[in-house]
Amino acid sequence: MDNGPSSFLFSGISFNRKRFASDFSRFKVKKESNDSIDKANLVESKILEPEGETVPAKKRKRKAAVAESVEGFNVFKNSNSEAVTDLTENETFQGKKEVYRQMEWDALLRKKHSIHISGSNVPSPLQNFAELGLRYGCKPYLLRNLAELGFKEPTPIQRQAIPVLLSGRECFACAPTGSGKTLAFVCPMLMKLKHASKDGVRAVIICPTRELAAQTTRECKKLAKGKKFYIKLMTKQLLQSADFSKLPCDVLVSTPLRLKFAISKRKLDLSRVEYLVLDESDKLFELGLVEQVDSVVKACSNPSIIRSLFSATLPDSVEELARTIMHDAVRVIIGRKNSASELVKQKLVFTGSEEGKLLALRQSFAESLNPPVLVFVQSKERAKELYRELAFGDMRVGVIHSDMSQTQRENAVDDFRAGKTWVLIATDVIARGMDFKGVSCVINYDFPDSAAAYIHRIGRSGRAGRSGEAITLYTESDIPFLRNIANVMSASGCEVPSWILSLPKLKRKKHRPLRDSISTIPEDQEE
Ligand SMILES: Nc1ncnc2c1ncn2[C@@H]1O[C@H](COP(=O)(O)OP(=O)(O)OP(=O)(O)O)[C@@H](O)[C@H]1O
Repeated sequence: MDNGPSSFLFSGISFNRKRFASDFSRFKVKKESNDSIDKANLVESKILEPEGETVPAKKRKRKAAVAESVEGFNVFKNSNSEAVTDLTENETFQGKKEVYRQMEWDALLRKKHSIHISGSNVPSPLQNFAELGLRYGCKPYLLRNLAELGFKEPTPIQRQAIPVLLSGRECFACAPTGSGKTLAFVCPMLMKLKHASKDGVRAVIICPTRELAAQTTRECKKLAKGKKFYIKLMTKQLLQSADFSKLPCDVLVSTPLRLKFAISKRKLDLSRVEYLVLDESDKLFELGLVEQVDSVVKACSNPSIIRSLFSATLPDSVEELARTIMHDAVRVIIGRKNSASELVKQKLVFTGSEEGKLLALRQSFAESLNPPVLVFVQSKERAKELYRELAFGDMRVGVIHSDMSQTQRENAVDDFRAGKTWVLIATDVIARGMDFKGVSCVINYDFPDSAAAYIHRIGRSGRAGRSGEAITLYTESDIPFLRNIANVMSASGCEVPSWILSLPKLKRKKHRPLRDSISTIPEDQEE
């Protein structure tokens, strides 16, 4: 009779060895192959994978359990080791049971947090931040910083992506907006770097916009507080004046264009980079950026580099591309792939014409304005026009678009963060990644040009567990494109009129029509 501690799934069941002798003998494997553990893991990943998202069989052939090299982590330890050869039958059986029990726990934890994984030997998700110390030897400074920042529990993406990256695996991850992806890649990066070094650039984070790069640099510094890491943002000034051959830099955060320029014109050497993150990876893989990203990826030539891709939207085409450059990667999806945050209440409002939009906006601000509010338009020209229409009287309005200087852009973001402006009119330049605390409402003045753009824009609200609201104005010309957005809305639990869902499917995904000017000010009165 087995009196060992039983998992709660099997509680109440005792094991009669005599009766099940033949079954038991199957466990008497002298030389247990990694394969058996691999298979068990695959079964688990399969159960938890969303349908139709399986990994091709050839991708599953993996080297020995990578997790073995991780301090304090022994669930997938290679059983060919001497210790195991010397084990008695009972001990081997107990060991097996232990592995399966751990797998059960992992599966339950993943289910609880809607974590879907693909890949072999995926490390157990974190139960809490304390495990970072117990399982991975995380230094006290980092645990202290997490606590000081008020992070009590890891978010779902942090629970799974952190152990994956710590176990030396590459990772592509898709998790909702505002769900803590930044910490999910910065925390393991700081743990891997261990301490500051003057040995060239050791980690690179690529972000699609300067604003996001600046924000990510700040987040890195907050997490590294108390430790003398060299964390640098690739500013224009650094790009022009730094001696890259002598630059001590543990973590370099940059947009792709600046990095490419530094590599080709300023002899920036990235051959020692151990850790590369492509944040908002689907954006980085879009035409216009992908060539620059490609040259950075090539310059990061260290064969043992760990690369990771993060975004709230991960189209299949990007996954395909990612698979061609990544080795033995683990795929982590939180909730449903490419879905909007469920914390945002979403609404569609028909305004008939362009003029109707301005009336609707003015009226809604006059009735109730609950700052901070973000208003998205489709171009810099329209951002300027709307700003001219709204920036008068008591309304504290700001604007941000790519025609503004770097300082003007920084000021616009800072003023909005500080509450000096209540309404920020913006193009998609700040639609991704920007973390403004407590944005109560996002207004899509102009209909977003794709479902992905919609997900990112409305994701500036409803972050870190807070609720938010998103209102999307639409005119006659937007109706053919409503269905794309309506699908996203209904997938995240919002009500959508059935006529919209039955609109014909459109092949063309991008929608950026020519719109009538917003301006109501006669041209001769404009400055
Ligand atoms: N474990 C945690 N507990 C509480 N808050 C957290 C935790 N981790 C991160 N946050 C906070 O959640 C907010 C959103 O995090 P972050 O900006 O990393 O989201 P994201 O997933 O990258 O979003 P996006 O897809 O829009 O870029 C931040 O204010 C961050 O400080």
